[in-house]
Amino acid sequence: MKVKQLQLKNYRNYELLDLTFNDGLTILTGENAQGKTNLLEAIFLLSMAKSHRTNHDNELIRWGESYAQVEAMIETKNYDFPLSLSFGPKGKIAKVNHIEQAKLSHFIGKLNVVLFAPEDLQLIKGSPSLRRKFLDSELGQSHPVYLQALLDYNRILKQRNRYLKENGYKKQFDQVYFDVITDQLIEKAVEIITYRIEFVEALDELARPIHKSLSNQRDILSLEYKSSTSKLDYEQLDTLDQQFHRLYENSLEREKERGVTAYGPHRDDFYFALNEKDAQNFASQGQQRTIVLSLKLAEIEWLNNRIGEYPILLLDDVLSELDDNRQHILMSQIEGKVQTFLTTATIKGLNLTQLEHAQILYVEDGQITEEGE
Ligand SMILES: Nc1ncnc2c1ncn2[C@@H]1O[C@H](COP(=O)(O)OP(=O)(O)OP(=O)(O)O)[C@@H](O)[C@H]1O
Repeated sequence: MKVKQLQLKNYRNYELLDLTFNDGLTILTGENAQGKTNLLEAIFLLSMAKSHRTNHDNELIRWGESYAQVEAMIETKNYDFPLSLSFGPKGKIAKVNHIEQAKLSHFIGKLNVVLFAPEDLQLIKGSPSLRRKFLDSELGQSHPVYLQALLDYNRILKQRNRYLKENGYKKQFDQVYFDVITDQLIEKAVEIITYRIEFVEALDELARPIHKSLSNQRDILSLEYKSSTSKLDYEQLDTLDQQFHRLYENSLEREKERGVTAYGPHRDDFYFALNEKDAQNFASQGQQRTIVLSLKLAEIEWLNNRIGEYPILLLDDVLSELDDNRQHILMSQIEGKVQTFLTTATIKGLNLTQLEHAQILYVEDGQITEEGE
C-alpha cells in the first residue's frame, strides 16, 4: 500500500500543499516547529479518521480559517482510490472514492499505517489505558468487526454505568432490565477479549525473533494479554461467557455501591517481559526503545499477514535516537516493502545506505521544497 499524492488545504500550518511521493523512503527534515510532524499526522488521519496528538479536530484547522481538508491518492495491489477527510462547520466529512461515508467506521482502515513516535515509549511504563488504546487502534484499523464490537461495548458500558450510578442505591432497581444490558455487555466483552488475545499472541510470536536480533541475541521478549482480575481465566476462553456472568452476579452489590462496572476489557492490560522479567519495572530507556521498535516491526508483519499488503510506516523523530545497528536492522527489515516517511531535525544523525535513493523534503514554516528544486 502506498500514498502516491497528498493535498492539504488550511491544515495546521499548511495553507495549500500538493506533494507527490516516491515508493520508498521519504525524509522530512527541517528545524523545530516547521510542520514535519503535522505532515505525518495528516497521513495518520487518513488511516484512523482522528489525530494521534489531539482529540480536538478544531486544532487541525489552520488558525483564522473555517475548514481544513486532507486528501490523498492511495495505491493498493488491486486498485488506486482517493481518500479525503475534511473538518469544518458541518463537522468531519470522510470520503472514499469521492463518496461520503455515513459512518466513520467505513472510512477507518482503508489506509493502514504504523506510527512510531516518541510518545510510544510510554507504551512500556505508562498507564494501561495507553496499551489498550494501542490494541484498539491497531485492531480497529484492520478488523471492521472489532471496531464495531468496541463501539458497541463502549456504548453499552456507558449505559450500564449510568444505570448503576442513578439507580444502584434505589429499591426499585430493575433487575430484568439490568440483566439485559449485562448480557449484551458480556457478549461484546468476550468478542473484544478474544480478538485482543489472538492479536497479542501473534505479536508475541512475530516480535520475539525481531527483538532477539535487535538486542544482539541478548534479550527474549514476550508479550501477554492479562485480565484486570484473577477471577477471570483467559486460558479458558470457551467458558468466558459463564465466567463473566458469575463474576457480575457476585460483584453486583459492590458495583451498585460504586456506580461503575468493575470488570471487563475496559480494565485489561498487556505486559512486556524481557527474559521473563516485567519490562515495566526493569527495562532501561534503551531497552524500552528496542521493545517498542520490535513491536512496531511485528505490527507491520502482522498487518501484511492480515490484509495481504504492507502498511505505511511513519517514523516521527525516532530514528536518530537509535544506534547505527538498530537503524540498520530497522531499515533492512522494511526496505523495498514498506513505504516509509520519517521526520528528523537533521539528516546528519542518520547513517543509512538508503539515503542515496530517498526523497528528501525540506520543511520550513508550512512550505516544502524538494532536494534538487
Ligand atoms: N491549527 C494550526 N494553525 C496554524 N499553525 C499551527 C496549527 N497547529 C499547529 N501549528 C503550528 O505548527 C507548528 C508545529 O509543527 P510540527 O508539530 O509539525 O513541528 P515539527 O516540524 O515536527 O517540529 P519538531 O521537530 O519540534 O517536532 C508550530 O509552529 C505550530 O504553531
